[in-house]
Amino acid sequence: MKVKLATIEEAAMEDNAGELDETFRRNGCCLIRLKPTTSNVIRKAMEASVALFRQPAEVKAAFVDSTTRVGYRSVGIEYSQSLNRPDLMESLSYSIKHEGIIHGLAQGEAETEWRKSSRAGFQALDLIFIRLLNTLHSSVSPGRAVPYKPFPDSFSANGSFLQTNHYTSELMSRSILQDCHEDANLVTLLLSDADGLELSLDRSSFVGCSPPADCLLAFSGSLMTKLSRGRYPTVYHRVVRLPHVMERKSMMYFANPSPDEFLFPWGTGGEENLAQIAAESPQRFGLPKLA
Ligand SMILES: O=C(O)CCC(=O)C(=O)O
Ligand SMILES: [Fe+2]
Repeated sequence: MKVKLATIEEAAMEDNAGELDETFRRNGCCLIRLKPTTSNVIRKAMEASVALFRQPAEVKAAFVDSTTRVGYRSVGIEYSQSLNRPDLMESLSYSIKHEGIIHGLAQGEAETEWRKSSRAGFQALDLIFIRLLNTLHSSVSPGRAVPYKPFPDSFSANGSFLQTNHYTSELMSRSILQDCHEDANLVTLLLSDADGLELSLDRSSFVGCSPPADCLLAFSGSLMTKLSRGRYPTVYHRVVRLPHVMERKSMMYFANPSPDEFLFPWGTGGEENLAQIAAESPQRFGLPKLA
């Protein structure tokens, strides 16, 4: 089964604040249709990652920083629930915060192109994220000053990551390639070139959701649920193998606040009783429905 999500135009996010708020309250996510110029910048970043994935294993092995996890990562245990169930994909991660390390890792043409294109993609996605965040914030606190600024002053820039995942037929040895999980960050902006992503919007079943070629999927991570005091539910998701998909690429912008800045919950009303909210609407926190 596939899910039909609201599509908001990148060019008109602010004009559609009400619809954006409503779809995020209901599903914690929406599709954003990109302007062709933005789409080109982002696709270029993805292509540069693909060029690097196609490099020989020894080139990729030299492009690893195991402390920060920027650069290349082979099959791993990012979200899997046990050491015996690694996520079945390779990935490349870029962050502005770790640019110095990435420069240190760069070896040849493919790495240099990847670094350049990733920076441009990172900035384009950061701008969309900040506009999305400010627009959602305007629904919670109408009339309040716009709190978040885009890169380079962005509060998000230090902690955010741009990651490309690559699933190939040799690696896809299980039917579930990435186990069901929540993203711990504020918002994830995701695009992909093949089916496989599934969302669990009701926390009991999964629906396929692949953003169309000119769109990205924007969804709440668990930090967003906290920031919005439970208004926007966390989106649980997984990646599955499908018989017609031999290779799949996806790119995610994991938007994080800067680790050294305070993040204040939106709106007013004093302290929330989180235990009570969780008991009344557990799915908002990704908890199973209570009997
Ligand atoms: O590859 C995808 O489409 C999703 C990957 C994902 O959920 C993640 O890396 O957090
Ligand atoms: Fe994820």
